[in-house]
Amino acid sequence: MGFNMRARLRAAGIDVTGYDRNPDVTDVPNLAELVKAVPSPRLIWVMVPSGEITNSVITELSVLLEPGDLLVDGGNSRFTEDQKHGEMLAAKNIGFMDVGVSGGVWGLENGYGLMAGGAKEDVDRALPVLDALRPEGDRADSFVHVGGVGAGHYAKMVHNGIEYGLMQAYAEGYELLAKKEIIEDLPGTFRAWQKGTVVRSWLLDLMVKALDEDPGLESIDDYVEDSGEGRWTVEEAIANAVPAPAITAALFARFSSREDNSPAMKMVSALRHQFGGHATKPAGS
Ligand SMILES: NC(=O)c1ccc[n+]([C@@H]2O[C@H](COP(=O)([O-])OP(=O)(O)OC[C@H]3O[C@@H](n4cnc5c(N)ncnc54)[C@H](O)[C@@H]3O)[C@@H](O)[C@H]2O)c1
Ligand SMILES: O=C(O)[C@H](O)[C@@H](O)[C@H](O)[C@H](O)COP(=O)(O)O
Repeated sequence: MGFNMRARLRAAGIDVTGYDRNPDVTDVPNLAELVKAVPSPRLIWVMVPSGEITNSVITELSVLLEPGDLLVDGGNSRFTEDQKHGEMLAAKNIGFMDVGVSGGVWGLENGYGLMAGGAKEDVDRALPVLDALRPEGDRADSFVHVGGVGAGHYAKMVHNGIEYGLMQAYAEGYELLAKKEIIEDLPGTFRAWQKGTVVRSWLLDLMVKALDEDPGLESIDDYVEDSGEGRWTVEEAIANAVPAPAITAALFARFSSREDNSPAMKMVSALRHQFGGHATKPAGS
């Protein structure tokens, strides 16, 4: 993401120096050299894996940066991390913004959807960078200043929760079509939903693309990872008593995808046998 964002910013005429621990893609050998290479007041955009890595990069930068600099966390950090980072930097008169970024590998060409949290003066200062990253057109169609520190990542978390639910619904529709003999043209069905239907969307377009590339999805295992946003969305749903059955089911479906031999389902089968004498399927058959 950071690599592509650097390219998009440079294409817009913005001077960017990038640091990555991977020597093949970095402009400078370490964070100290990055800070030396950028004239103050600096805008530093952090785009690394969330959690411990983001935390250690921001902590190291808090020592290296100077008063008047501005740090943006554009990764998928949990919103609860932002307050801590904002306060640590504010103690040194360094500004902090959290910006949820959406668009994946397509953002380089298409631009990124952006949702910012932080003070208005910091957002105003970052606007040239935000404008270069987002798609062309009306700012309000691809950028929002959601609120104070943490609001950008909260909005991105909910965006990703929705992403889980949408993907799961499309995927279940795919299986329903794939299992039915009367459906003679499955890819054609999705293709024909791309224009005019109620369920047309970019995710649907990507589903058509995935089936073009691999009609039976033969090359892909049925194992799905998650990197936190779905879990945090469900935790927020519980904390605020918001019913979120679709997003929760989508998250749990990913957990199920990782089990070859589910202990819970073995137990359901064992209990049916215990109380009803129902047949169980022998292991390995
Ligand atoms: N991939 C996406 O579609 C997407 C979209 C929006 C947001 N995000 C978020 O953006 C962030 C980056 O995502 P990504 O997909 O580019 O991840 P990635 O793992 O592909 O790339 C992360 C980069 O950070 C570098 N890195 C790791 N530790 C480092 C350190 N300590 N110092 C310097 N560089 C370090 C790695 O070498 C790598 O080049 C994550 O927080 C992710 O959740 C990803
Ligand atoms: O809006 C986006 O561009 C995506 O949501 C992006 O942020 C990324 O692909 C997710 O981090 C995947 O999240 P999971 O690993 O939880 O599916």
